[in-house]
Amino acid sequence: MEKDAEGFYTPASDSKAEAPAPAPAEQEDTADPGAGQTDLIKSTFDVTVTVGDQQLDPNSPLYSVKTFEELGLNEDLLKGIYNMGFSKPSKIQERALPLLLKDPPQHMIGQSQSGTGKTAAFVLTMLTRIDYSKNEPQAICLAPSRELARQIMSVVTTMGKFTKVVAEFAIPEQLPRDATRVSAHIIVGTPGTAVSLITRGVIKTSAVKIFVLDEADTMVDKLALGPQVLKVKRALPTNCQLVLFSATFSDQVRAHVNNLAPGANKIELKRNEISVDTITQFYLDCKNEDAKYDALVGLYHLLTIGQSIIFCKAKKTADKIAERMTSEGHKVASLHGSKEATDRDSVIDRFRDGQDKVLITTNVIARGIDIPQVNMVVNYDLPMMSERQQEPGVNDRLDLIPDVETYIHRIGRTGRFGRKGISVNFVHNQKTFQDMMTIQQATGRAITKVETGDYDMMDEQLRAILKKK
Ligand SMILES: Nc1ncnc2c1ncn2[C@@H]1O[C@H](COP(=O)(O)OP(=O)(O)OP(=O)(O)O)[C@@H](O)[C@H]1O
Repeated sequence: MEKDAEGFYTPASDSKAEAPAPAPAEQEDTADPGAGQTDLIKSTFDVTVTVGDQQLDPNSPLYSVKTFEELGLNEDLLKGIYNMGFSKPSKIQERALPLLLKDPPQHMIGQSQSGTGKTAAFVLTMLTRIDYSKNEPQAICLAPSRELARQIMSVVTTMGKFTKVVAEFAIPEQLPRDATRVSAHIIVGTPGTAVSLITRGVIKTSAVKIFVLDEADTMVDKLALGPQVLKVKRALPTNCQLVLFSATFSDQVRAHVNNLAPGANKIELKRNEISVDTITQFYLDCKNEDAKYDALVGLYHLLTIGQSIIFCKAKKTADKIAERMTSEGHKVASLHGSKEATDRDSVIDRFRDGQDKVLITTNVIARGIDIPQVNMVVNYDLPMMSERQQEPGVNDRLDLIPDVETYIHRIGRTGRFGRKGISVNFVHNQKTFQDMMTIQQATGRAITKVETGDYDMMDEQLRAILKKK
């Protein structure tokens, strides 16, 4: 990979590929586009939540000393927040909001653990900065997947319920094909569609005051997204406020993010603080790759005690497992980037609503997706990434190494805002075991072995988590 003047990774000049090199034999599913919008439906599940207690614990990422009133938010937004059932800010909200709302506006690079309320911090900033009397785009927020963009839109409209906000999607198949001008205050979308709408003049950028990148590290790091994000940035006024949030910023990516938002205020986590400690991590030692399927089926009763997400490395694997389990009488859904936009929307909405309890997927929803009732995550395949090894005098070589950041995001689909959750990794040989050990070492959290078939411990934990009110 090479980087340009603003620190973005760009494809190496000799590379024709738009995306990182695929894993051998199977193409990985990274995030992105699809379309359609429906209001997200509230889950009917009851889960035990101890958020109140954690918001009083100074060591918790949910702790704050201040109230929302003290953070400089206007009445309409306070009404929106309380209407959502929030009573106190989390740590990231308490720390970030005063910096984000300062005048003159300053860039922000904000890091906080998964499920600790980063979305509210940037959505409240966009809603505060808008001049509602002007019907033109003033805030653009981009995310790596259609599913995440739809979720952010839902937060914008719910939190902005008492304002006059108008928001529009920049995701595939959402706007009518002949649309010529968007007059919404806030645009929420994915990079490819945003670039296309800006290039065609459908989204005018001259009045944009704030540009938010959710999951900012992947937005600048991935070969497919980085150049598009850069194109959007170049179309914005030079004094536009840049707001970059994520739970992870690898050392490698941090320099690029800093270049993108020079002089930004920064809220950073120490390496050992990044993983959420309300997620108990397990692993299953499977005899071989094929035995992973049997292990998953053996876990089915646990997967359906609450709701679960199964992560695979490839779309093909996700489809294959889902088809086989369905044909054997199990009820599972599958979601990945090759499905039609409308299918993707209905799959995630049904899962959000609790109509489907097991979702088999790829990295497409590894980041950002907030479905509080998910209490179990399975890494059917560990997340891997390719790293270019450069040896003098030898052609570049791509090695597959464990993708620690993606692992943190994947397991972070459970354990949201103080809830408890469990994760299970499948390993099936020395290499996959070593890869998992690398992840354990990097995250500093224990991953405990569970004997195949002896799931009492996980069963007990899940039932304790999912006590009906
Ligand atoms: N102050 C608050 N009080 C109560 N609940 C909150 C508060 N702030 C956020 N939440 C809830 O916490 C959950 C997680 O928030 P959010 O999705 O913003 O997390 P995040 O930090 O963006 O996570 P990720 O890194 O996975 O994207 C959401 O269900 C949200 O509604």
